[in-house]
Amino acid sequence: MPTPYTPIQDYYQLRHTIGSGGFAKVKLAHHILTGEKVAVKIMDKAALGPDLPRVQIEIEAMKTLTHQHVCKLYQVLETDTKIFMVLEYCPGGELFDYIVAKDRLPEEEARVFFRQIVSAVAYIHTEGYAHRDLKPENLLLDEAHNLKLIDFGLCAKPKGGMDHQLSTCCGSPAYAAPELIQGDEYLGAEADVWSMGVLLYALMCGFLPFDDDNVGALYRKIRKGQYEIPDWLSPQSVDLINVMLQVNPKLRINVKELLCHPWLTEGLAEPIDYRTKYNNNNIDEDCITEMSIHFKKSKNTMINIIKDWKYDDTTATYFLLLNKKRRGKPCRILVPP
Ligand SMILES: O=C(Nc1ccc2c(c1)CNCC2)c1ccc(F)cc1
Repeated sequence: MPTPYTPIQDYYQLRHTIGSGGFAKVKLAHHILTGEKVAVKIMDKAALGPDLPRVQIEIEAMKTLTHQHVCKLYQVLETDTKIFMVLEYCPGGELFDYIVAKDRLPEEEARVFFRQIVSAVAYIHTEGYAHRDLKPENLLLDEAHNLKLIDFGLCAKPKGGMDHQLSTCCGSPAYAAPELIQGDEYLGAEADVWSMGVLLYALMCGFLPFDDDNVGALYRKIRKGQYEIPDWLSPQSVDLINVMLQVNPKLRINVKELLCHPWLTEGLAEPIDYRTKYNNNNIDEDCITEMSIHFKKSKNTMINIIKDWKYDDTTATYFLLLNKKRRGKPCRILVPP
């Protein structure tokens, strides 16, 4: 049975499957106009069932979030049966597999990664989002060995802002904060800090601080907040893990303090810079020129079309041309106008 026609093939050459999760399949693809590699996350609406709203939440979040350590969304396509999310290509795979392959990471390497993780989380918090499912499976390595945060399907953008209490219990138990599994109301930002503490522990130890095959026993360990401290951990890293894995969220370090913790700023002159390097308000000149020629529009018209941010092929072409330029490749569309 030939693969049924989908509009995705107008813009991308789909290649092999590079990942398949719960209700999504991820395929490598080439963007026809720019030749750039992308990851296309394909979801079947029927299979999604009650989880369909999670995809809409993820799409809206990823449209808002543009940061060097957050996986970029380029385009969204929908047919009556499927949803396609065109995402930044991350060939290094999951941080989870990287840690497993190396058993555990030396402190210096863990610090480089953790700085990227904290800057991504601090950024999404300033944008009013809590991730709520931070774990090494949701951090991918790009071709330059930098981390990209994915999977905003469980994220929350509390109506009343980041100080507004959340209540839905979600995320992976081993990384979930005590107040979250307790069923108490909790603050997304505080729960994300706990998860990052578990993440940092996993990076440097190669195993989890709280683990048990029995979920009830696991919950008891998390609520107790006691964990082993292997002898290879430095005193500074033990202190940082300790202030992040505080059972009482009010005693836990917050993200602002985290950005200037001595273990993280070791060797740096100032706190971690979490601001985005991108500015979607000033559109790149070279990209406008190339696109106005190809699409046969005036530069001004092209700028206004791009600034609609429709997450159609124009948005994808703009971001992918920008990527090419950033990687020192010519900012060119490969197809004749
Ligand atoms: O690019 C992705 N994954 C990817 C790409 C290439 C390769 C892998 C994963 C792992 N095996 C080596 C090659 C990717 C990107 C975004 C996403 F949400 C999910 C997956």
